[in-house]
Amino acid sequence: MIETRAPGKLYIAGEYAVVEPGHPAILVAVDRYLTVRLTEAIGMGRVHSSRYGHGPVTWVRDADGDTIVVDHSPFDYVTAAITILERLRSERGLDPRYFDLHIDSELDDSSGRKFGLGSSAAVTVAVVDALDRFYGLGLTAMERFRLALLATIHVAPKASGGDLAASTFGGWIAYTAPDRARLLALSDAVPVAEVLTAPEWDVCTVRPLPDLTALRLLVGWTGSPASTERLVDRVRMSEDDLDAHYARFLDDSRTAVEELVAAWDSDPATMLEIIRRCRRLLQKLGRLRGTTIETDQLRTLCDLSEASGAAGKPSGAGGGDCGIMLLPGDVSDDAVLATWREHDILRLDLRPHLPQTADTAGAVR
Ligand SMILES: Nc1ncnc2c1ncn2[C@@H]1O[C@H](COP(=O)(O)OP(=O)(O)O)[C@@H](O)[C@H]1O
Ligand SMILES: C[C@@](O)(CCOP(=O)(O)OP(=O)(O)O)CC(=O)O
Repeated sequence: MIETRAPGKLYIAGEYAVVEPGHPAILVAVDRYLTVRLTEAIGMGRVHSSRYGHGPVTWVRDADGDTIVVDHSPFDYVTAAITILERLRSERGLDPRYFDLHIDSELDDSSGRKFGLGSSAAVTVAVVDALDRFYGLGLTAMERFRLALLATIHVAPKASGGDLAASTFGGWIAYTAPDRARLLALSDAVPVAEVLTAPEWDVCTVRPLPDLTALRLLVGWTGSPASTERLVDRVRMSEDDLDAHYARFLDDSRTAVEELVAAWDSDPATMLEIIRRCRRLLQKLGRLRGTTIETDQLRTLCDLSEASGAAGKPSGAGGGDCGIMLLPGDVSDDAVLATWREHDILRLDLRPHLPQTADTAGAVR
């Protein structure tokens, strides 16, 4: 049996802007995991997950042996990851084999509600990792990340992949996305091995940041998970809509994230000021597009943070899900957590998942 595990993630800054190629965001991988167990099978593949209430998803190969055909269920992150890895396996001339996957996730609560910790990314990263080992492909972390992003954009073409980078590399990272529309077109036209080294990846960067010690991270979950795709659609709209306000948002977000990287762990006061600024940028973006990124509970979380001398902001797409708070040493958790409880904000007890191997810890592009 092969077992792989991928961590969840949180956005610290730069969300929304990061969907535009080359615009930076900061994320952290967190110590809640999704686990995949793979066993060899005969005649068909099965995917077991509590997500699939109706029993396992099953798949077989078509007559040419290279394409997988999924029984009844919609094409999702798992089947997209299997499809791209099977293409690579075939390109390398390796014999096809069947396998069963068992998926267990800590990224939802027991009733299946997601916490916004990146379950789609974690499942994609963990399946790519499992198949890499099963077929002995010997992929690097960067190749696994790129394959996970290629799988993801076949399901969610606008996804930035920041969550995949955090889940693959671990720790705190600064991330910029490639042009996924071009990669999607390319991946349908040329072999996967060729897509993995295409110049389209040049603007995609994953830079590890040191562990954060100068500030503490608290995470509050406000329920009512958002549909990220829907929010991104509303905020990004069409290419024609890249108006002056949006361009300004992108510029301001880039400046803030770059300043945050420069101040990282060495200048906590500046870091707090930048997180507060990032909150306001997201508020402005929400107003501009008529969408609620900062819900009432997220506003409460952020206001309480600022009133106590800390800084808070929505994390990710907002509209619910998680808010983050960064606290300097002189602000106590207890007072803050008591007010969170009064407002039904659930503290998620999370710590950074730090890089485990030299392969995932290095400076990368
Ligand atoms: N345990 C799991 N088993 C199978 N697929 C999963 C699992 N967890 C998440 N997924 C996939 O990820 C999707 C959720 O993605 P999304 O709504 O973006 O949530 P998140 O914010 O947690 O990434 C699900 O619809 C499913 O396709
Ligand atoms: C808006 C975004 O920049 C960040 C969304 O982050 P979330 O953490 O909300 O995402 P999910 O894990 O899918 O719920 C879109 C993106 O980067 O793709």
